Amino acid sequence: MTLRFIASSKLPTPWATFTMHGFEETSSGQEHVALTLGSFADQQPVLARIHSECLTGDALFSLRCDCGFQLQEALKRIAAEKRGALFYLRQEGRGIGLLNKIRAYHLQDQGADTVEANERLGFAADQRDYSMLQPMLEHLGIQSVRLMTNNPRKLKALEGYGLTVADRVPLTTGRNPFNEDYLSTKASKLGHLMQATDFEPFTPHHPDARRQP
Ligand SMILES: Nc1nc2c(ncn2[C@@H]2O[C@H](COP(=O)(O)OP(=O)(O)OP(=O)(O)O)[C@@H](O)[C@H]2O)c(=O)[nH]1
Ligand SMILES: [Zn+2]
Repeated sequence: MTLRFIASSKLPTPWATFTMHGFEETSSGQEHVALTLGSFADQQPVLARIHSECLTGDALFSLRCDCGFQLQEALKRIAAEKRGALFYLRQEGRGIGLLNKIRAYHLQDQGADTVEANERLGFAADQRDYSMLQPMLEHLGIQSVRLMTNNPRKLKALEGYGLTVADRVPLTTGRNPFNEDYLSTKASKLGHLMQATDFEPFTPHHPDARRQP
């Protein structure tokens, strides 16, 4: 995939001031962002997160998934190391888009799991394409990563582009009464490398939290 670097700026967050790099896919105009901290000149493996857009979890505080929790945790860990990179990829809903994700949530409200819902809508369980990462990593001078993920597909994708995944760092945060089934389905049907016992218990401030299955 060809991607154009557009501009960089500072991005202060509660944990650190990152540098934000904006990119545009030349064929589709799709926009992606990377947040970086520190220097990568020494070529040592970079603590990295590949985060797929989830408007509901990342911006609207949804408890249906673990995305918002993972996003915060990844930025906190990068800040603690004073070095790292977060790639915020605009592949909402595992690549089906926001409105189709809402359609999929509607089916899940009626009992389908996250994979069945995608399939009933005529989509694959996971439609994501990670090829924009190759030019983004090259632009930033990153060749080797310690990747914060539970998703083996991300490891395979990076290795397929000739990058080194020096380590996988589990990211098990945000399990709550509303996303238990979703996380179980990710482990059983999508191959995510995690178990319920890996997660810290967490009860959100929600009046129905204790009544959820
Ligand atoms: N189609 C669909 N997409 C979802 C659903 N829940 C979350 N997503 C999207 O899934 C993506 C996040 O994927 P996850 O499978 O949670 O996690 P991951 O990024 O593959 O793996 P980790 O690196 O371990 O977090 C985001 O793009 C979300 O918008 C859902 O029920 N249906
Ligand atoms: Zn999400």
